[in-house]
Amino acid sequence: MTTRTPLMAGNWKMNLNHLEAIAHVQKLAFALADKDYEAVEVAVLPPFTDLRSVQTLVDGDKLKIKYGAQDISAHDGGAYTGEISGPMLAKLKCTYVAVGHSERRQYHAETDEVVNAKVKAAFKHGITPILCVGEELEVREAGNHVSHTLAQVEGGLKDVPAEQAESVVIAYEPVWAIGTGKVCGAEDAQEVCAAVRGKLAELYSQELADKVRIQYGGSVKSGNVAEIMAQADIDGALVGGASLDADEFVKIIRFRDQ
Ligand SMILES: O=C[C@H](O)COP(=O)(O)O
Repeated sequence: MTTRTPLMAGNWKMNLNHLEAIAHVQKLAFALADKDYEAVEVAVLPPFTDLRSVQTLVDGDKLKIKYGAQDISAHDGGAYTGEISGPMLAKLKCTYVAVGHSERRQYHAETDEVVNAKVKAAFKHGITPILCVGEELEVREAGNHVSHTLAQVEGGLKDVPAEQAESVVIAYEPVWAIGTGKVCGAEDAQEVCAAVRGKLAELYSQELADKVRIQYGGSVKSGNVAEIMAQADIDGALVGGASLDADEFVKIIRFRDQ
């Protein structure tokens, strides 16, 4: 049986400047013990402007916290004002990058084609994409949440070879549960995450599907994380608002104590 190490990732979104980032990561590092890192992989996804500071802190203090970016350009370089490339993120030793977050899809019109190009850019530069998928409220109300989410998985992984896909992280984030305080019921989240694993088995193989970590994201807090993590196909959480409070994020990382 495959054992998947849970991944607890804090997506800071557009919060915390580079000085606040240093203080925040120091607080996390001080609170976390070796046994936490043995049980769970911990990552933070700060804004681009914080990454160099976080890298310096993690390297200098030999911290076990991983870090990554919230977006990546599909292009390696050139006249793309405002974008940040895979080579730049690789140089900063980013382990992860979120791709296709619903806020990128919604506010920056990212299509599955764009998301797919970004997934490929991440793999090309040795960065693990956290491919974000999930339905809007009207899609769930119409009962199409599973097919909608699976189409995003398929679109995001189009032509991605198995050698790369086996290390992808998928984050299932129902859009209506993000930042709203409305957490998706654990069994409802499990329904979609199980279907995502089934889709990976169909696209690749059951063996590959069993290796891939599938996170849930959307109003995760210390009070609801244990129930979510108890689900068979949920292997971590992509945490937004609650990851900005170091004490709360540590409690989420220690979900087994809740
Ligand atoms: O990337 C994180 C998700 O968008 C969830 O955000 P939230 O925990 O603030 O609901």
